[in-house]
Amino acid sequence: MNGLFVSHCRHLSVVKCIHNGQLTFSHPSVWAHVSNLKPPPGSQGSGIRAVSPVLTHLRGLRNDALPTLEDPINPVTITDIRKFLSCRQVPIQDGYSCLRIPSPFEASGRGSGAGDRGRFGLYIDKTTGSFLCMQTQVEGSWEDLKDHVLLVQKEGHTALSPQQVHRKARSIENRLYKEKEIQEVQKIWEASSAFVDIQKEEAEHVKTMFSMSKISNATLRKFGVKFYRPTQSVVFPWFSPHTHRLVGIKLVSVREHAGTSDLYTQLTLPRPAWYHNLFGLPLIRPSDSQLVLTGHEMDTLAVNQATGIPSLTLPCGPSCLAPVLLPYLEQFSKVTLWLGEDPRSWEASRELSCRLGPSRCWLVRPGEQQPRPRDALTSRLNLSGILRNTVPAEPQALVSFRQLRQDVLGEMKNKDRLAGVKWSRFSQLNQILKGHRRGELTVLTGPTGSGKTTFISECALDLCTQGVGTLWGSFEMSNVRLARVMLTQYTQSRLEETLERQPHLCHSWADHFQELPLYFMTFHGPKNIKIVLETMNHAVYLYDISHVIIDNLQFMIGQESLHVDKFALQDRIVRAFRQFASRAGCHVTLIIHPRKEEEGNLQMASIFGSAKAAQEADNVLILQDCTRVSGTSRRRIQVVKNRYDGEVGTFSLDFNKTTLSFTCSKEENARPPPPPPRLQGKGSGESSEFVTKALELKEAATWTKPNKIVKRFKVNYRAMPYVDSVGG
Ligand SMILES: Nc1ncnc2c1ncn2[C@@H]1O[C@H](COP(=O)(O)OP(=O)(O)OP(=O)(O)O)[C@@H](O)[C@H]1O
Repeated sequence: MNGLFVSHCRHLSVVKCIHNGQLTFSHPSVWAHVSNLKPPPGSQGSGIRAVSPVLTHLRGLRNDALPTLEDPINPVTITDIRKFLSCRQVPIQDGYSCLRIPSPFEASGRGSGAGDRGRFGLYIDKTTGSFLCMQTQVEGSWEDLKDHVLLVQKEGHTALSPQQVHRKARSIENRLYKEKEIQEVQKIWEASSAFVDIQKEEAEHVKTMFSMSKISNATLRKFGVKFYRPTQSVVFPWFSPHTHRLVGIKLVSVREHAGTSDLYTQLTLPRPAWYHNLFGLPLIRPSDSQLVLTGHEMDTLAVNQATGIPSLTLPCGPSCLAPVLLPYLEQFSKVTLWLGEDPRSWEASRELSCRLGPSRCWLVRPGEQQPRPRDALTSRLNLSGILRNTVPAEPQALVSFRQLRQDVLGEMKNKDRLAGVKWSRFSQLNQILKGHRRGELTVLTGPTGSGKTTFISECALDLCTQGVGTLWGSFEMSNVRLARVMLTQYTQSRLEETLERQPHLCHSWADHFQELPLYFMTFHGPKNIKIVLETMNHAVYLYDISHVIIDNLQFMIGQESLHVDKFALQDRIVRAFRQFASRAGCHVTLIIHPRKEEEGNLQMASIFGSAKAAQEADNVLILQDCTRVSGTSRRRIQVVKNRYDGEVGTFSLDFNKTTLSFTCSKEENARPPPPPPRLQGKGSGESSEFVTKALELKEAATWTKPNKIVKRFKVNYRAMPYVDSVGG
């Protein structure tokens, strides 16, 4: 059954078009623009990755490990899904994040498993339409399911035999790796020791190293947790819920003891984008209706040991849940999110509750007496009492300060973190705006051709290199040209000048650039706001996008027929983007042309349209063109509105035509832009080396008792793929 398997993976950090087709950096049209040379060998035909000989090895590994966007993502709504199924008399059961229908892959839709849940064994994601059949493991997009339902109704059911089902499930698991990585996982697993088989002293020492001295050997055995001596790592297994095979592992190592703080690193096989393990899933029974979801495996062990309540761990930390895992959480009528005590975990629990269904979600609010589960157990706190003291995720219509008090105090305590992500290239922007925050709306205006796109491209790239998932809506400039500008800003050089002499260097740069969480909508010219918003919603849901740039609003609106009131239409669209930013917790940057007027010194009122854009915006920036005054390519950024803390101001920018980059002007003792990222010679070594290689931590998160985060990890990912860092 071809074409039914679509990989839905989070954090696909490649340069891809969301709406249709594929644009990768090896796309011939990119190179055609970057140079007048022929595209590199092997890249003929759209979307085919250009694989130069030197990179074959790297690409060979990464091609397998880096899932591609196999099908265009066309936004589908829950209304479309219900309408299609109802028209074909397909019975539907409503769930929290998914709809359930009898699986057309099961003979007469009869499924194994308890009652209705077995019979309604196919889960359809309400947001994306993608589906997963829990019995046969067949998964795919909404388009695939529609085709299959039509096929079944036309030619009778096409059930899979049990043997086919098992083969399918194994084929999914096998596709996670290259063959040798499966052997690697097995080798590490077999070389690891169960805690019950370790000398008592050594076991106690290991538990002390990982601050889990209160976790019993029985609990560790129940969850299958082992210890891998060669790297002094705790090994958390990933067993397939269908074949019960070991399909992956996560190794957590202690990097260093600094006083009372512990530094941890984690390594997953397969890499994070494919590591879809809800740790603890094999222990879940069909009858379980209550769940505690944690951000770290040790917390799941602590919760289950202390309370007996079923507990699962998110695959890669508190802010990561691949949509393909949502069906496994559908059976729970109550989900308690106890993701950690840092502000990011608290924000993540609120965002995650929106996806899981707020009505069934309860949140453990971080606090002195409510640390993460592992530390609550170590401190002999009452975990059951903490779980009784949760707050509902469902927004209450009415709250008193008593309910707000903790949030207010939390914000005061963590004001630096809440200020947002800092730009590394524009320190003056940090001084005025304090950072880039989710959920805000920024408006940028400036004279035509003054460099708005160029400036925002660099600003957004700066944030993207720090992990901010970014989605571009470039309605005027083509994605290829925009990507070329960004690649120049990223490498701080004109690759077209080296492409002929050093093609492999260019491919290495393109490979590194592709690792960024950067996506492009493929809309150009006027586009209906509804389609744009649906695509943005999909991107936020599927790829954890937290920054959307719309360049530019007038181009998106287009030359509507004359009778439409352009100002009223623009106001409606600005309002829609404002609501999206607030609801999705996503920062939206809108580029709006100024009114046709003397383009000398623009004001807030110069923004085209009514005052609505300036009123709705949290931040308003004006790119002033100083050419006429200074006769140079100098520009000035004027922040005329800053809702976060009210500070406004201005600073000058010098433009470098070669690197297409701005730097704060010299006399403003600007810091030079950071050097381009270091190219790593080896992108992905043998998996066996991963486990022994040390990470170069640029900045380390440290846990101090009682386990407060002091700073966050920054890890040199490029030195070692498959590795993620985690505090604790
Ligand atoms: N400060 C600058 N000095 C000189 N040239 C610049 C400067 N900034 C950008 N440019 C160049 O000017 C051209 C237009 O830049 P850009 O597209 O960013 O302007 P824009 O304001 O977005 O244009 P539009 O109003 O059409 O959207 C580009 O080739 C860019 O490299």
